[in-house]
Amino acid sequence: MTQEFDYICLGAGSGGIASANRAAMRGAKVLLIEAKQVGGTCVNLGCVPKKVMWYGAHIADAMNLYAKDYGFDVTVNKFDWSTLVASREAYIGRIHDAYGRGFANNKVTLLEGYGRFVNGNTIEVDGKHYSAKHILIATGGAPSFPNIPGAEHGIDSDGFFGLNEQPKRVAVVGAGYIAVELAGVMHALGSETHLLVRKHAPLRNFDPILTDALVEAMALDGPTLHTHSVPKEVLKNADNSLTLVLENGNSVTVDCLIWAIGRAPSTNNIGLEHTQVERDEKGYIITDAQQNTSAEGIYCVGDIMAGGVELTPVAVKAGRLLSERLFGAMPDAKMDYNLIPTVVFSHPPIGTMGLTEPEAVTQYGADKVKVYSSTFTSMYTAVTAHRQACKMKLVCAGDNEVVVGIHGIGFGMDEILQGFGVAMKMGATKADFDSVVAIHPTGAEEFVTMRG
Ligand SMILES: Cc1cc2nc3c(=O)[nH]c(=O)nc-3n(C[C@H](O)[C@H](O)[C@H](O)COP(=O)(O)OP(=O)(O)OC[C@H]3O[C@@H](n4cnc5c(N)ncnc54)[C@H](O)[C@@H]3O)c2cc1C
Ligand SMILES: NC(=O)c1ccc[n+]([C@@H]2O[C@H](COP(=O)([O-])OP(=O)(O)OC[C@H]3O[C@@H](n4cnc5c(N)ncnc54)[C@H](O)[C@@H]3O)[C@@H](O)[C@H]2O)c1
Repeated sequence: MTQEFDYICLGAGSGGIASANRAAMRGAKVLLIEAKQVGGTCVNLGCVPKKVMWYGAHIADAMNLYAKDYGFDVTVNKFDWSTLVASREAYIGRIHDAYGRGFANNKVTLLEGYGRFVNGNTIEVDGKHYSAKHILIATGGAPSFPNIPGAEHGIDSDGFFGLNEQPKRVAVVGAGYIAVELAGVMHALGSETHLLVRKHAPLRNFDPILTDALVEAMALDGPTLHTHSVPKEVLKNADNSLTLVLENGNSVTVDCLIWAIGRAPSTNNIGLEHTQVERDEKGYIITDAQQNTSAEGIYCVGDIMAGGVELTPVAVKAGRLLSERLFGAMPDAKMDYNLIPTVVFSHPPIGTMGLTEPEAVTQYGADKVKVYSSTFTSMYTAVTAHRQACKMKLVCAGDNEVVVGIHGIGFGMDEILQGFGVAMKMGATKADFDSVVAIHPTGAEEFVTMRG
């Protein structure tokens, strides 16, 4: 017996949930299949628990670094990691409940189990078959482990969210979003934290103003940054501590080692060999501009998409637009992967969108690129002994100075970027930015008052 649906979404993460709900709102009979936890990476092991930990770190910074000069005589008797984890998980539980209510309202059928293709329009879960004319693959990714002796003694970002106790000493290996965010959180919450990167800096592909400012902030405040540090092996010691030995002969001994060296797409074990779906050499699924895979009636969104952008709102938007195209009144709907704003929840936070200065110079030529920048001390910290820099940059191109890149690091950048993103998507020029009256006193006002 095969159960028939109009649309099956494999994976109930950011992309799958968004697409399933939108298709059902447009009248489709939808089956959503999830192997682990509804909400996927973002809700359970990514954005949401990470941001809660970041807010926890924010409170720690407020008390430890800033409260005194604002006149508060704060004595912190203890920080209870397990209370923070319990609050975080209770919040995630409430998000799960809200998803359940949404599925019920929209009449999406949720099936718990691991799905595999048995042919181009049928998925098998626990021996039962489910068919649809349209199937979305949104199975997301999983953290990678390095192939060195002793690597198994470390944990990954999933393991980080499973920690019931705060490690006293922690090493985070990696130079991307996850490494920077987790190291910053652990450091602010009081663990002795080491961040190890293979080259000269973390986030080295970001605009240099951001990379340099982050390195400066780490030199001033921590965590301890180890550059040119390539892991060689991990030794487990008699007291259960771990020694990470590096290729350069150095080593660091910690209680917890976190690998944050990238992620791989979960596309190996889902029966793609029974379909015509093509993948690239790393396992990412190849799609056209409308999320069609090479197999008719099979689509893909989110972290498993070749050439995609691994962010929740990208998966959500692509999933919704796909459903509008398949089941709504938007036959030409497609996701625009250009100019996607993004924030790194570092200390201080980074906001960035568009071209870096080097990218703009390569694309337009140095004589066509004009850069505006600003450095100041955030007002929140300026009245304290612990001053923290804000750095911002606008990268403009062409004679009319279209803003092609916007970059900032500093207090509030995480909330500042979104609105400027609208302006950039509309093709705003430097003159358009300047035409707006500044909001004072804020950090954001710098973006509309920069002089060459
Ligand atoms: C630590 C961390 C922090 C992050 N922080 C942010 C952030 O702040 N902002 C941001 O925008 N993005 C962030 N991301 C990225 C974001 O989480 C992902 O881009 C997003 O979750 C991708 O959505 P997706 O739908 O492609 O996959 P996922 O959300 O990973 O969902 C895939 C789902 O498919 C399920 N699945 C897999 N195989 C099967 C199968 N065979 N059968 C049934 N179900 C299956 C999985 O269990 C999972 O639930 C973060 C990621 C991590 C790891
Ligand atoms: N704030 C956010 O929006 C946010 C937060 C977390 C993750 N994300 C998304 O998730 C994606 C994955 O993040 P990520 O940090 O896992 O990946 P990443 O690709 O951003 O970074 C991985 C880093 O690990 C380094 N690396 C690779 N192999 C290594 C090795 N063997 N030893 C040491 N270092 C090694 C790489 O040089 C790279 O800098 C990001 O690209 C981002 O799109 C977003």
